[in-house]
Amino acid sequence: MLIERSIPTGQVDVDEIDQMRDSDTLPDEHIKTSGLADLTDEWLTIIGEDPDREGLLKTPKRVEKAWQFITSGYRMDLQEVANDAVFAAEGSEMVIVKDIEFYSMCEHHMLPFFGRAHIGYIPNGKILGLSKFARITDMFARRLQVQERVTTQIAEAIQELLQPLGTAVVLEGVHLCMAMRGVEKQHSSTTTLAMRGAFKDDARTRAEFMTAIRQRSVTL
Ligand SMILES: Nc1nc2c(ncn2[C@@H]2O[C@H](COP(=O)(O)OP(=O)(O)OP(=O)(O)O)[C@@H](O)[C@H]2O)c(=O)[nH]1
Ligand SMILES: [Zn+2]
Repeated sequence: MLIERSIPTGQVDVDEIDQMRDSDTLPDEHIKTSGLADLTDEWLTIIGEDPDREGLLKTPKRVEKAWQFITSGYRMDLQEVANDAVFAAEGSEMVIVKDIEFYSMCEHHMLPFFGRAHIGYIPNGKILGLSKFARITDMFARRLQVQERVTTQIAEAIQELLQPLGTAVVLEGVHLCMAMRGVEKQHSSTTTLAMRGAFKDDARTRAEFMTAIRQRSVTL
């Protein structure tokens, strides 16, 4: 199979993304290049490196592969990601999926920010397959982003898929552009929230969610 390397046009399905995760194992003939490798070659020269030295010979290709994956969210579609895993269900008790790790790239410096996402919703006749909360998080994180936008995009996506009584999304992130450069604050973290429906209107519902996400997770 040919993995398209152009960034970020076209659409990609979930299985293709899973394959991209392992794309370092794909032989180069399966890679249709996007020009990012050539740009990386130039970049290496600009920063004072020698792109022809042994350790850097394969770097442009590696960078291209890495960025294909890091920005794969642009080419994903919400309905495809959900893959019809929306099920009819009785009841309207809160569901929370927490500690979903995410990795994204800040749009200002193109440096990583990463952390954990916590998602809650109150069903209104429909529930969503649990893994899809992680897939939706990845879909919006794997782009150039600000943390606030990832947070609201996840909330809007869940609202759109399920029309629940409410959706709550909290992201806790560490930004390398604040840690390894700039203000150089290695211990600060950023929390962003998006509250919809009952989580926005009812302080007790919101408090229940906020308390639950602070409790220790079950670990295997
Ligand atoms: N709101 C928000 N800001 C972000 C995010 N990621 C990075 N930033 C900020 O984007 C801002 C860009 O500020 P500028 O002054 O244009 O850029 P800069 O001179 O590199 O800023 P410093 O990081 O302060 O050195 C910085 O304050 C970053 O901390 C994010 O996800 N959300
Ligand atoms: Zn930044």
